[in-house]
Amino acid sequence: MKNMEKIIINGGRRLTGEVTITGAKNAALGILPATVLASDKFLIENLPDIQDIRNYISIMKKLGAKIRKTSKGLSIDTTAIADCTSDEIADESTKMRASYYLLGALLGRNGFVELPPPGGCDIGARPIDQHIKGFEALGAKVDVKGSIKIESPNGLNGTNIYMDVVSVGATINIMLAAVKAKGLTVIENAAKEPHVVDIANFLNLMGASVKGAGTDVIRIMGVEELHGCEYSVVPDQITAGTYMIAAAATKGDVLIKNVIPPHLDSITAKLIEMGADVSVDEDDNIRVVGREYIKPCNVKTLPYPGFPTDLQQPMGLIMCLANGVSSITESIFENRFRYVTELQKMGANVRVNGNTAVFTGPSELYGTKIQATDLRAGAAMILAGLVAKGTTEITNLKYIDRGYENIEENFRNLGADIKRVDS
Ligand SMILES: CC(=O)N[C@H]1[C@@H](OP(=O)(O)OP(=O)(O)OC[C@H]2O[C@@H](n3ccc(=O)[nH]c3=O)[C@H](O)[C@@H]2O)O[C@H](CO)[C@@H](O)[C@@H]1O
Ligand SMILES: C=C(OP(=O)(O)O)C(=O)O
Repeated sequence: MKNMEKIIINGGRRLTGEVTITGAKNAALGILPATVLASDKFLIENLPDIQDIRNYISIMKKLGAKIRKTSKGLSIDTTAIADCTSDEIADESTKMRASYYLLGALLGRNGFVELPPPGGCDIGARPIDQHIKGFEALGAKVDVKGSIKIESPNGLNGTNIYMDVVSVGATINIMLAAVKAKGLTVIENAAKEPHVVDIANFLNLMGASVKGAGTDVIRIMGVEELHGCEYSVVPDQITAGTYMIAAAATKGDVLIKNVIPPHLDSITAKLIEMGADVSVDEDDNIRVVGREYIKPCNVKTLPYPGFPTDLQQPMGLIMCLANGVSSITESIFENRFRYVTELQKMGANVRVNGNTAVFTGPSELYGTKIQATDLRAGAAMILAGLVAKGTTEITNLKYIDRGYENIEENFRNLGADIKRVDS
């Protein structure tokens, strides 16, 4: 993507038709580093074609992995993984959060790792103290001075780790480090997101013994060797939820394919509360039919199975259109309301007070120049452009491109007037 690209939307069209969801970004970003735990060959299917994955592939190549696209998926050979300096991969690592999974994975493989601090969207302080606490509990020595350096020359030893906060990243990172540790590791107060389960399933297919993923206690019995496998990444519930909200917000009728409906229960419940029809067909596709009259509702973001923080921004957009007062309480990240300023430029009546945003609707939104302030804010801006009167111009597309494959094409296929131009 070039820096000066922008998305232009002429709003006001009902979305109708079908969209097929790709593999989950946040699962794929754990699966790629997990492959370094073996010296073997893998075939990973259903990877999303997004910037974060392209970045990860670039890091893995610098580490020595042989990677090639095939008609079935991505073929990865980790036989020749070597060390590389933190500087060599700094550019890619600092552009995304999930580079931190190489801490657990390379520690598990080599007993040593040094990486730059992770990047990712600027949505809060995002400390990694729980990751470090986990590595130290397993017996590693951690040194954070600029880069993050972790050593365990005598291997890692399984233990009990109680997480002080429910953290997706720390849960996955500790799983990655613990699969080859000696003995049993128990993670208590673990995150239960579908991508945690997907990565555990992947590790088990590699020969690991991970039990309880999807509950808040995960038990990992260390094994000596792991091996390659073929795997298909779970569908992305955040992308699916984004299209569900888009269908309801444009009062459209959209069939969303390649989803796991129970992963979408929290968003389905809220859209039904707002008056949309949401149904699941015999092939497990979800159909969302939006209604003219949108009812207000209240949402609090929570760890899974609660309402995901990654969908609160698209949810904020539909709340602008609801007839009455709606609210969102963001309980995971302290800086996830920056998109509100952009919605206000379009005419939205929104007030933010601490970690709660109050939307008084219905607001008529008007197209104007807005920017993506982070990844999910970017998705909300596209949805805002789809419902606004007139023309919306969105800049800062690098965020959107981190996580959504073919987003303009998908919306165009659903009837939207949307294009990307190089200004
Ligand atoms: C690459 C990836 O998968 N990113 C997702 C991951 O981010 P990420 O892994 O950063 O999110 P976490 O689940 O770790 O964060 C949850 C909360 O715990 C706090 N915390 C986390 C770790 C730690 O060591 N100490 C600590 O205090 C965070 O500041 C936050 O308040 O989960 C988030 C919550 O579902 C999602 O929004 C992100 O899309
Ligand atoms: C916040 C997100 O990503 P990251 O953790 O990679 O910044 C996200 O996917 O919404």
